[in-house]
Amino acid sequence: MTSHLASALPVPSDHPVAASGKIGVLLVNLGTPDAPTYWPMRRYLKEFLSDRRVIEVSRLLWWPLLNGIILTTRPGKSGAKYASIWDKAENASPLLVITRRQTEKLAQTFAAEPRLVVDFAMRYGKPSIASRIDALRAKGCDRILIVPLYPQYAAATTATVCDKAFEHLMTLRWQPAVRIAPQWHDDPVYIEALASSVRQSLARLDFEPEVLLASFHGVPKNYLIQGDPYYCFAMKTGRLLREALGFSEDRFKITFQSRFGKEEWLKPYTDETVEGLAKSGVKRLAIVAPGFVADCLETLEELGEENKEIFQHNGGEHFAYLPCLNDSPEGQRVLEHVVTRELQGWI
Ligand SMILES: C=CC1=C(C)c2cc3[nH]c(cc4nc(cc5[nH]c(cc1n2)c(C)c5CCC(=O)O)C(CCC(=O)O)=C4C)c(C)c3C=C
Ligand SMILES: [Fe+2]
Ligand SMILES: [Fe+2]
Repeated sequence: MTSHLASALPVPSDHPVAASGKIGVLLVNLGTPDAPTYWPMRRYLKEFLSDRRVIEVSRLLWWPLLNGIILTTRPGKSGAKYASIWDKAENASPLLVITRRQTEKLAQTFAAEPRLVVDFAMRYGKPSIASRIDALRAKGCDRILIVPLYPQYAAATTATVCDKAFEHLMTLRWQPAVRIAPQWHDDPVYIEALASSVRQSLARLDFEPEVLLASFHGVPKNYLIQGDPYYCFAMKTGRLLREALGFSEDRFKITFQSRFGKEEWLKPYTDETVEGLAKSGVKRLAIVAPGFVADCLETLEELGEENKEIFQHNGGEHFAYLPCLNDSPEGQRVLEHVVTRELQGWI
């Protein structure tokens, strides 16, 4: 980038040569600890639970609670849960392993477009958003499409990815042009991918569930009252999936999981619904988690282990957790669809 200036300006001979002309696609998921042990868990939880988009409680109240009891007890308890789902072959959490595979497969899909560079980052932990934006810039990406990996927008997830990306962009002299992919909660390609994945998973079971639960991650109810649209997007995804599968409202229920703290969260709660169904005589239950693009602690452990235990403890007999889209052909089709649509005008 120095040659055309050289004749007009006294450009120093050591002026850096900047690569340009490429387009980055940065998939961003939530993040995960480096190991399921105390200190890595504590570092991860501290970063996560210090985010004001996640915990909106006044800092004066929250700081002593977080640094006192929560960061003393939760790393151990959550670490034990992570240990039960840890991918030993890859020595990483499933969320990281799956996000990496999704990224590699997406890069292969776009291999014929040499200007595109596909990468991933995590909002909390590694690889950080800042480090991957820098890596894309170093490879010559002067345009970057950021794809928060959340089909349903929430301030606690999507907005905090954008905040973090722009926080880093604030430090750059030569910023790339940036686009943020919008959520895809009602996109027909996504709904059909979910429906097809559920149909395949159900066909593999040796029982027919009486009820299918669609469990979404919850947020405090107050976030909805304050104007966060997440609840409405999750409900719409759930309804569209039910309609695509042709299930009646009796057989398909939408619930919210992962309550944290004493405050009321979005209802109905997954665990209470599972318990209620088992107690009311339902013997065969399946759960799917349409809001998660990759299996993780919340799906594999909380749904697949804890809720299975709740169901069977209360009289249920057959339980199945149906996997997320992950890096399946259906899941990759959704990512390819979103990225292709959002790159229009750039490629
Ligand atoms: C305490 C507040 C939390 C809010 C609000 C919240 C919203 C939220 N989270 C996800 C997706 C994921 N969360 C995951 C783990 C996780 N979530 C919280 C807390 C809140 N989440 C905590 C403390 C944890 C860590 C585990 C634990 O200690 O319980 C994960 C899994 C990450 C992994 O490594 O596997 C995901 C994914 C969404 C979509 C969401 C709001 C819509
Ligand atoms: Fe969460
Ligand atoms: Fe959880």
